[in-house]
Amino acid sequence: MGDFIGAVDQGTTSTRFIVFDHDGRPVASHQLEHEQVLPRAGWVEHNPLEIWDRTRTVIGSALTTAGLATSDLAAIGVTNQRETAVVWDRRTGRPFHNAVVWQDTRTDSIAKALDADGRGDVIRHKAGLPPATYFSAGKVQWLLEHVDGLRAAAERGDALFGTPDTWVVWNLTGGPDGGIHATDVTNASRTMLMDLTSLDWDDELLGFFGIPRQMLPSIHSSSHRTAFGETAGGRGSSAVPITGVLGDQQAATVGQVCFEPGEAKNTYGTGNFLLLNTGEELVRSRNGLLTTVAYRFGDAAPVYALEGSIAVTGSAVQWLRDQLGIISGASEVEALAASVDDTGGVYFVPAFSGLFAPYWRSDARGAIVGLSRFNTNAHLARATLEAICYQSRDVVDAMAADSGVALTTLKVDGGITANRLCMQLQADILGVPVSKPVVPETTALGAAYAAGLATGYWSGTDELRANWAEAERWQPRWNDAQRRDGYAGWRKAVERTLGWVDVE
Ligand SMILES: Nc1ncnc2c1ncn2[C@@H]1O[C@H](COP(=O)(O)OP(=O)(O)O)[C@@H](O)[C@H]1O
Ligand SMILES: O=P(O)(O)OC[C@H](O)CO
Repeated sequence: MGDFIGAVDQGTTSTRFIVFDHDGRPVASHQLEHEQVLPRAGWVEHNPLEIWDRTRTVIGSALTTAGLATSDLAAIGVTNQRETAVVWDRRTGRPFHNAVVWQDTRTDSIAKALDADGRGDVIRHKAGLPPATYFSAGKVQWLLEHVDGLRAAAERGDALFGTPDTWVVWNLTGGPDGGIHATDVTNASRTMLMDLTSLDWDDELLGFFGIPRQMLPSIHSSSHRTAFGETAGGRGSSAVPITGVLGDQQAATVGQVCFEPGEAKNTYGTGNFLLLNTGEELVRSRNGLLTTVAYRFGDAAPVYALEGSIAVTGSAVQWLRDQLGIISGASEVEALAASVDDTGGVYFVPAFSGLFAPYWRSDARGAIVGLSRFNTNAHLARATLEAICYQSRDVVDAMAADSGVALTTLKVDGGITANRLCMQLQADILGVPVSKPVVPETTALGAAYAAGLATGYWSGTDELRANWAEAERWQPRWNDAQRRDGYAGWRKAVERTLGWVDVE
């Protein structure tokens, strides 16, 4: 058996491959960005062939740079941006269209119609999700309706659908030459097509969107010895079993070892995703959160989570960089924001894709409010960091209301946690300490853990828990009045963004 476990993390902005040792420490990694295709306002696409190319490249370069070979890997895990819909031809491997990304809002009217005729409540009950542009099913319906020849190909069984895990696994296992068409319960739970209790595709839900069942991958546990096959190998590389597959936010939950009910983590990337482990109990939210599968290891019972998904956090920082040009790299936002003591009364609500949890308002659009002539770029930069933290506060409050348990510490990870000012603001705005682990790559680590558990590389969750260690902790510094007044201003700002666009 190889000495290491590899993990592909196919994210919204980039694809990484990280190799971990038995202590859960990274020993090799490589990361490459891919293009964000923005054809119209509200549309976000990725080129699936570019994603597959990046995946192959990062695996090869991470191994080569560290002097490792595929034979050094005991197994590979795959984790991914969730919900994003890829549809391709099983005979050629050619995508029928660019991938329609989770942030894309072109399915506004499809989502809205679901609540007009009662289908929305069935989806809420069976899939645990509110009707929204975010999830895959509406995206597949849109593709079936807009891409010439796709419906006929789907009915013939020639068109395959998958979230990026499925696309990557199919290609890794041989593509048109016998590639395995599979997904796991966590990814399937984000499509609006899987019943959370049967853990199978549901015919009534498929019927709501007119999706032929033969397009869909088979659903398996997140950690499985055989279901996802092995890499095709060839050209000097040996075949490696793929034994872990799970959505990136669920993977981070595993990487942060949130294995007990009541344990939660918040990942700060393109968006923010806070997941609370609710154990084997399926908890339905009354406060705008999602019910989702956290993970399922082998034949054990599935573990569920409540999730607060926030669409725009790190991508608001990218917007300051790419669209406004007030910083030239994401890391510069910290110094700019730190050059002022506060936001000078400014609030920025980055509702670029409407608002996700806990509001679920696709008619919201972004706003900067409270401006006076006094304000500068620095205030806007600081308001952007505060917006990341206020949106997380919205979700933490909803979780406390749903679970009756108030958070005592928030475990964090993801790219933005490199920003110490932002993490301090998060502790201030929540009023609880914020804790970051030694290995910040928790998403890839979680996929590696799922893969390694399946093969016996790790013996069980106790062994994984022992690998977790805190690197840094931020204590709240604001007083209660600051926290209360600051949050009241945020809620007022959010109100201003609602109902901004008409959804037909
Ligand atoms: N120092 C920083 N301060 C604030 N935001 C940052 C910083 N560094 C990276 N980011 C943001 O974090 C995001 C990247 O984080 P990452 O965890 O790699 O995201 P993803 O997995 O969604 O691709 C980008 O949106 C970027 O703008
Ligand atoms: O790729 P990330 O880290 O932005 O995560 C995206 C989420 O999976 C979307 O639900």
